[in-house]
Amino acid sequence: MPYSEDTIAAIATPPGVGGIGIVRISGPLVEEIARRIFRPKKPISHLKSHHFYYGHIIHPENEEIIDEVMVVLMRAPHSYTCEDVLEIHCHGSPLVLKQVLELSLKLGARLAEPGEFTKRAFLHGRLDLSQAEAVLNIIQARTERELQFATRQLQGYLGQEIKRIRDCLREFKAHLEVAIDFPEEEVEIAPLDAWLPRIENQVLKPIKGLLQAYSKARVLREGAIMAIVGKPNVGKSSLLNCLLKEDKAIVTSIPGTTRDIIEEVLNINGMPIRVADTAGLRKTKHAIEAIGVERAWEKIAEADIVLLVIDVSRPLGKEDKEIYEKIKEKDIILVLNKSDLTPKIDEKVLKKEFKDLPIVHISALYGQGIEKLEKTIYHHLLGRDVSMPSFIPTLRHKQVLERAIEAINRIKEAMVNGLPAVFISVEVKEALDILGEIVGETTSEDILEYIFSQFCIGK
Ligand SMILES: Nc1nc2c(c(=O)[nH]1)N(C=O)[C@@H](CNc1ccc(C(=O)N[C@@H](CCC(=O)O)C(=O)O)cc1)CN2
Ligand SMILES: Nc1nc2c(ncn2[C@@H]2O[C@H](COP(=O)(O)OP(=O)(O)OP(=O)(O)O)[C@@H](O)[C@H]2O)c(=O)[nH]1
Ligand SMILES: [Mg+2]
Repeated sequence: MPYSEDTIAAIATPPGVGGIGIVRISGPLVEEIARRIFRPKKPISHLKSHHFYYGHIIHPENEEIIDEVMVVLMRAPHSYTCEDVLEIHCHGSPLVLKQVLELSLKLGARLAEPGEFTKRAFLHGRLDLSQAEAVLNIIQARTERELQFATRQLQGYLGQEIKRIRDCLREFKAHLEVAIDFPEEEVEIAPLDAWLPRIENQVLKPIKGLLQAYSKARVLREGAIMAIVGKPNVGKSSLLNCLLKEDKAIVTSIPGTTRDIIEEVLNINGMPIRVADTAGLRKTKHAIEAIGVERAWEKIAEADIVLLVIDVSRPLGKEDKEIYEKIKEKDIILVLNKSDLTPKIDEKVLKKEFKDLPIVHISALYGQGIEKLEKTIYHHLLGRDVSMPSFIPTLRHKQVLERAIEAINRIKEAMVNGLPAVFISVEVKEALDILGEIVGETTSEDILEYIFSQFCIGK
């Protein structure tokens, strides 16, 4: 590892005047630097690891005293970086710290890059990548809650969960390899099936749990995302205007009026909700409308709660059901609009078609039923388990997990279609590698560089 060759140094405390300021040095030259510049008050033969010594930093040539200090040496591998580390605790003067740092540079250390101490801790295996990121999140946390999660992440729970998932995939891969190596033995067919439920329970389920934890945390932090969806002309934009109590979105009797997503923050009993009016969902040849429809689908994917709007003054259409089929995994409230007109839909039919979705009748035109709808939304969001998960992935982890799900779905598909073990094995390797990016085993150099560049110098 090129790392053990370089000795790095940095001021570890914030810039400016303080009570105490610390210079931290890590690498093979540490002991020698300590010997040359630290003069302990009581003579000693050598510095004991993890002991705090009182003394002075002196200039190695003219022996002039630079500062009165305390130092601690932490010998490899029992230190933050797993290398020899020396900390020099000086009086908190920027000038003193600069002089001490320059002394160490003169004696062969080089200036540390941002995050380089933590990067070394990662490269030496003290921390996995998710823990290294936690260190960054601890430093950058703006709220107590963010701090709490970052602290938990530093304990390594996320890494442990990923390890359990990967262990299961590894076991599966080993199993596949047996099947590849001994193709004449037909044993693999039946046992392969037995793996499907294991992949479901031990791989997909925990990954989905992590993704849920992410969205839950986001809801509490930034407010839930609520998408208003349905086929054209059912009154989605009218509903948005009703909820906002202002004429925000254009309403016309022409189907296909809304194209761009219109997003506003709604406040229901103090709960922030990011509500989005979307283009009516239908197949269209119109290029601009088609883009709107595509954006609507993207918003639905992102949404925590969906208001599926249906025009009750018209018979239930095939389109309504098709939309429902596509979004039924989501948390939905069925909004029956235009209830001021003669209804053309039988409630019994609705209950049957839309399983047990909560139903609210409204008239967006006359503002009727809006309070009831707000109450339903509020209780729906509250009623969900809003207790905080014990640990949550970051945005980077979430993106990796989503890619992992795609890979695992390909594994499932390959298995269901009875594809050869060689083929399945390639997909399993892919899933393993993707998940490895969370803990830093398979993370590309670029991403590592990006992550550590966000740190400050000295961390
Ligand atoms: N003064 C100081 N405070 C600090 C740090 C530091 O490096 N120096 N840290 C970071 O910047 C954090 C603490 N992290 C650390 C992690 C490991 C070790 C360490 O020496 N571990 C050894 C010995 C443990 C023991 O005594 O039993 C080991 O695990 O082997 C030190 C600090 C926060 N506070
Ligand atoms: N009678 C009645 N008409 C309504 C009601 N809500 C909306 N409308 C009318 O239905 C038409 C379509 O309303 P919009 O709000 O533009 O419908 P939309 O779903 O946003 O339509 P697109 O953006 O085209 O998908 C307009 O003429 C509205 O005035 C309602 O509750 N009752
Ligand atoms: Mg509209």
